[in-house]
Amino acid sequence: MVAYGMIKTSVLSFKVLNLPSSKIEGSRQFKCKASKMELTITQPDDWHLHLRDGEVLQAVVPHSASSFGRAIVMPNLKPPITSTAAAVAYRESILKALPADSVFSPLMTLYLTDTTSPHEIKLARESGVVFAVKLYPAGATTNSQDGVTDLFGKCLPVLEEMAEQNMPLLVHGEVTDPDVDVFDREKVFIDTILQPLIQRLPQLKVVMEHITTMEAVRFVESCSYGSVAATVTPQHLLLNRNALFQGGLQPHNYCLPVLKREIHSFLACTVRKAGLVAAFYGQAIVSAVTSGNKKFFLGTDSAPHEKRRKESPCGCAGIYNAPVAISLYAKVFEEAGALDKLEAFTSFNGPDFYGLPRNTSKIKLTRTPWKVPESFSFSFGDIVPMSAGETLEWQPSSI
Ligand SMILES: NC(=O)N[C@@H](CC(=O)O)C(=O)O
Ligand SMILES: [Zn+2]
Ligand SMILES: [Zn+2]
Repeated sequence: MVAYGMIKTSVLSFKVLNLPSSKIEGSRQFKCKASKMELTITQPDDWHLHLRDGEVLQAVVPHSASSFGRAIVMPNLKPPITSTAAAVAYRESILKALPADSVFSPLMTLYLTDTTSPHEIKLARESGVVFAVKLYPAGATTNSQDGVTDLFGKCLPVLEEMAEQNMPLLVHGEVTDPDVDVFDREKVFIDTILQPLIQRLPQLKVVMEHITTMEAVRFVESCSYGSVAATVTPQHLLLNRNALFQGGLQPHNYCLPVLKREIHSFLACTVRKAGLVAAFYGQAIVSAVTSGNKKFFLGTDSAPHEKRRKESPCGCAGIYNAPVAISLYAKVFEEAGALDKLEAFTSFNGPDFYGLPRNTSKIKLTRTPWKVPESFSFSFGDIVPMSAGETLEWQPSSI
């Protein structure tokens, strides 16, 4: 709670959480049955995950595999995964790195470049292991230097083939123009790239990854179901940009797209809880995901970087949240009084959009306060997770 000092309204929820369960049942904040001490939900999937490779892959994959059934694995390695052959090989190394009893299934992606060919999309589809193609505007984020420099000028034939093959385009939705303020880059991307793209290729399935603004929420809501969807991270639901500067520069809260103003994330929830659903606020991220809208689903964007690379004079972007993600999503839904909508967000909306079967296994979430480690130590160095050192309420376990 202290580290989330910017989330003013959570004080109310925490008071209620400390009451005996009989009181919790009747509480106004928790209108759904899940105000109980325990919840059983279908095994969640992570529709946006960075696993890296080599020793980092070995270190981090158990965290994702213990919470998620499947994950869309991002291709921004060094060098990036630009071919189906590379995606197949990367998948093999992920499977090898899994704990012995794990049934976690990595869903691979290709990294779109100016020179990706339509033929590569056919190969990707035929492989049966590639499920999407990722657009990184060149220079927009970590390892995006080989990304696309001119989507409409260089990639139209490949996008047409993707529409033909029903292969979704996943977008890091930010322009890279240095003249555009870093906080406006998502909004400008929607206006100048996404909107024209879906007009030109309405059959193309698009996922706006890690949305951060009410403009993105409005855009996704305005598109037809099945064509455009969005993933949402725990950090963009729980933190606002004050978290970057609270008590000094906070490199572990730095990710891209950068955290935005309160109004884009949590205030919407406050207003909704107070029963004052203003159209303006009602569009923002917490309201969107907790409303039950099927176009929004779980994508952690868990992005491990070594502690020393985050805490450096030029700290890199990315938040490692795999070990805490499920607990944090549960916290968001609980505080919004919408735990009954959690399962659709974590476990139904993603596979439904991708046309994949929902998981059949279940997990249990128990209200068992647990302390998040300050960091995880590996032979190559430490990785600091999101919410390091904090106590979280919900603990997931498999059944
Ligand atoms: N989100 C981030 O800040 N970083 C991601 C890349 C990305 O998803 O944009 C990474 O790979 O580290
Ligand atoms: Zn991104
Ligand atoms: Zn990412």
